[in-house]
Amino acid sequence: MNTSAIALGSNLGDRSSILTAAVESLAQTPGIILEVTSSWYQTKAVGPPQPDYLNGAAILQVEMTPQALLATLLAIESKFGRIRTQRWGARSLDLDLLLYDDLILDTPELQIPHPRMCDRAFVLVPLAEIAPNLIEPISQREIKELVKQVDSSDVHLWMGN
Ligand SMILES: Nc1ncnc2c1ncn2[C@@H]1O[C@H](COP(=O)(O)OP(=O)(O)OP(=O)(O)O)[C@@H](O)[C@H]1O
Ligand SMILES: Nc1nc2c(c(=O)[nH]1)N=C(CO)CN2
Repeated sequence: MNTSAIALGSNLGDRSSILTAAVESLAQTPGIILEVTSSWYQTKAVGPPQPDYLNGAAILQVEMTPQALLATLLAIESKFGRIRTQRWGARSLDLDLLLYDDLILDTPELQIPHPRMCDRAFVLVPLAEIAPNLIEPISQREIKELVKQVDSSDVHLWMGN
């Protein structure tokens, strides 16, 4: 068994239903045990102007390679990621592979840890909620320490609507 952390995001369509459906799909995938899911957080979009995101994180126990896990994430993204809008950059589902045990991997198709995770409050705040003691293997620092380094003022616990 390997421990993996993933990030979830949606800023288009029925965001919370899409994130919940993605989590259910993960939990039903052979070789994946869903250990814990974070709350959802409403976050201001980083990058080009677009609607606010709902973001979250999950910890998985997986019996598959990192490449197979990425393929699973991409398949779930395309299953729920088909809602379109004129607005550039918006997406109904984005799944990122953040961590896979203490693996460091840098290949064209897959980088682990996710290369931008340490800069992103919308990743670190949900991850710190569920796995504060997990270690990011490049910095060798705990998530609860990394989250203190980023500006979390645009990340708010989402209460539903
Ligand atoms: N750790 C990773 N998690 C998810 N995708 C990855 C990872 N490393 C490399 N990739 C590649 O990146 C592609 C995802 O690109 P995508 O358009 O979703 O990026 P993005 O979500 O817009 O930006 P970002 O990667 O900054 O979150 C995937 O097809 C995959 O091949
Ligand atoms: N707040 C927020 N901003 C983003 C996000 C995201 O998930 N949340 N994802 C992006 C592309 O991966 C770009 N910008």
